[in-house]
Amino acid sequence: MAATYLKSRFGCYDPSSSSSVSNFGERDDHVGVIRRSSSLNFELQEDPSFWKDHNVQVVIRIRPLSNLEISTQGLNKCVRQESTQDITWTGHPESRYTFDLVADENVTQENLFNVAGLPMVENCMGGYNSCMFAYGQTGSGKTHTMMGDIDGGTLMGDIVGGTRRHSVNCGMIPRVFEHLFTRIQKDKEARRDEKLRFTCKFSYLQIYNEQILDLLDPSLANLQIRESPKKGVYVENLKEMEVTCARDVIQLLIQGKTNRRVAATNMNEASSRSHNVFTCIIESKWEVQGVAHHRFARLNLVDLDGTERQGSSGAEGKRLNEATNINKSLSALGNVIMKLVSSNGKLVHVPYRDSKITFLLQDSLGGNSKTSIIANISPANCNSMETLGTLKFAQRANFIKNNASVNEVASRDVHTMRIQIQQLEKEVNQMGGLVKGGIENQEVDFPSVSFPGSPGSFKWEGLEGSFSPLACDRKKPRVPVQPLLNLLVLPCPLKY
Ligand SMILES: Nc1ncnc2c1ncn2[C@@H]1O[C@H](COP(=O)(O)OP(=O)(O)OP(=O)(O)O)[C@@H](O)[C@H]1O
Repeated sequence: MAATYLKSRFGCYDPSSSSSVSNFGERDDHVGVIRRSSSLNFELQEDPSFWKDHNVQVVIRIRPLSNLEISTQGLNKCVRQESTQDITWTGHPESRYTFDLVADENVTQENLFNVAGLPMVENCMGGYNSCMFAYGQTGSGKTHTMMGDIDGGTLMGDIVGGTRRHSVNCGMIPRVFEHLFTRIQKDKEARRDEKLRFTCKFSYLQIYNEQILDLLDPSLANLQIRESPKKGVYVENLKEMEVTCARDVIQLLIQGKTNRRVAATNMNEASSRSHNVFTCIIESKWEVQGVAHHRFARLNLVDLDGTERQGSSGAEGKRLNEATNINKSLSALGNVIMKLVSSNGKLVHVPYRDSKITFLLQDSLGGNSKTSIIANISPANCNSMETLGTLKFAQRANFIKNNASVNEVASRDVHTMRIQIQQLEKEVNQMGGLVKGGIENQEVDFPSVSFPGSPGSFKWEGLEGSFSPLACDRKKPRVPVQPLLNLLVLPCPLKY
């Protein structure tokens, strides 16, 4: 059954209304649901046009019931899949949700990669910043989805009998890199005349208790996030390793995983509770008719820590502190999403800096990125409330609007200027709305503005300006609109 990818944003509806009857007639009992869903076998199909019209994709992935859950609770489930886009939470009151895709327990890693991972690689190759993050309750399948099995010996990319073989369980991250390097190789061969060349730099970090640790060099702890006009948001001093094939990445993933264990032991922590962020900066350069082109994309792959109710986890002492920090950062993520979807495209202050993970994912949420959110859920009845929480989170995320644009410059001045002018026009239009509203002398929240040096001076997109020191609160990025408007007439460098 093909996914139609309508962003129909129904959200949840009242099951007591006449329209609550599922597409497939009467509601089955739970055992019937299981038989029905496996017999229908909702296979997801890729729709290449999806990313032309959308910048955010929300996918629900239901993991299978575990043997323990089956032996203690039977085959009852708290969700019922209705189609490749619809899912019903079967608690009280029953509620139905619509997403871009719903992947049931029968959906394989390969099938999921084809609909969510592969298009993301294509977006990166096209010069779009891209992000995939896995969200969900502890044990709902985030790591299985993102990393899967990479230790099995049959690393992806191994050649067996003349063809490449994956471990069937290897997840989105290894598959993304295998496809990325295959695509790079193909492009390089097809465009030899243009002297096309690529550079890929890989980094792997962990956010534990609101501290950033470099998993490729664990001696680098408590790294700081910075923001610059040229690089956008980045982690200062984070090790970036050049990678030329999928095997290079796999080796770094294994190295990072080992460092993670060492770090956990050093911190006297058996827990692996942390957010894990894998980033690859992909740059390409080529020449056409004497014009040198430069394209770049940032690919963020994120395995978030699990949402967990403190009451149910039985956490105490240090572990409670850890759980509190995780809950804080995940609720900061929820707040950012809430603010983004309630702002209706207006310029509002979005609290990205309330946690490390939201600061780092600033571009991926509401910014210059094509983003895929995989919300993992458990179908077990004992996880019913956590599953409902994830469905509600995903429903809100479904309304995020990003502004993804191709990161490309051409070295002839006229080309560079054209791209810059397009960017500036967009910003002038935005600011123009404020001027029309007659508020050019008021202050606006402008997160990309920094306040270096003397009072009243500010930097925006690499350009410096000044205004009355009295109008500036250094702690908050608020500046009067007029000086920013004055700066808009000047060209500014591209951010990536
Ligand atoms: N789609 C799936 N198919 C088969 N097994 C799965 C699937 N999803 C999860 N599992 C299994 O369920 C268990 C928990 O999954 P996983 O460790 O990925 O959860 P998690 O959400 O990353 O948990 P945590 O937040 O604690 O890291 C693992 O044994 C995993 O192999």
